[in-house]
Amino acid sequence: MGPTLELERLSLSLNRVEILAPLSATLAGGRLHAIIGPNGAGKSSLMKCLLGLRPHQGDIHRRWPGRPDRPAYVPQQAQFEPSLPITIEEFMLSTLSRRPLFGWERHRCRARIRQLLARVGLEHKGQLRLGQLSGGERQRLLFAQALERDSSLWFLDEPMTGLDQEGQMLINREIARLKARGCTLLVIHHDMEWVRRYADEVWLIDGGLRAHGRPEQLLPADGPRPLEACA
Ligand SMILES: Nc1ncnc2c1ncn2[C@@H]1O[C@H](COP(=O)(O)OP(=O)(O)OP(=O)(O)O)[C@@H](O)[C@H]1O
Repeated sequence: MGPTLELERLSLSLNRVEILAPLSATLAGGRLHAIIGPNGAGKSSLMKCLLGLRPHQGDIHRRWPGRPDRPAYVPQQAQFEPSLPITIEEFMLSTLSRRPLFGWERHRCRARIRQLLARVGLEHKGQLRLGQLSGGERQRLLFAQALERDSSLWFLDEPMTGLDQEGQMLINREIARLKARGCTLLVIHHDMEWVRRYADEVWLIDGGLRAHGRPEQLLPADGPRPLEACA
């Protein structure tokens, strides 16, 4: 089961500009929380605060039911230096181990990497260089890299960006598996149909937490758009 995160008056200012007004909320263990809101609303910034990548104010209390593990994070955009002369397999190997691997250890890791790549439909791309991947393939690779962590806490920033139908289906299948395993998930998404279908809880962010609740409360199929509803 994934951890519970309690945010207590969490806020963020960058260059004296308030990006997020103080917000208090709970990211419940084992549930999928969707973050919605307009462009520039502060959704990615909030996620980065929770990951410790932004210098926020306020507190985050983490309660792990078991041993804490490192969160898995799929950022919004894959940024790879196109001229990097490493293959997809070598890239994945470097995420699996910080030291060079030899012999049976290398063989075992390669087998694991092939499995991970197959789960995102990249099984035939292992020998390509990073810079040769398309946008959607880069997105799939980021997901495979996150899967390697086997974490119980997941942060996904628009994970479907640039994915074709098959890619979306594969990633949705993985997200459903993570949910079934009891992971805690925070997913930024702009597709309200997806949010209605997969989210347990929705947070509407726009310079702070504007509303939160179950998808059927916040996003009724024929109701007003979420921002209008809480205006
Ligand atoms: N260093 C900075 N100084 C001032 N403002 C910044 C800085 N970095 C980001 N911002 C602003 O913070 C706001 C929130 O950005 P963020 O990336 O969190 O938005 P978002 O809700 O994820 O948007 P999108 O849906 O477009 O991805 C934006 O208006 C952005 O311009």
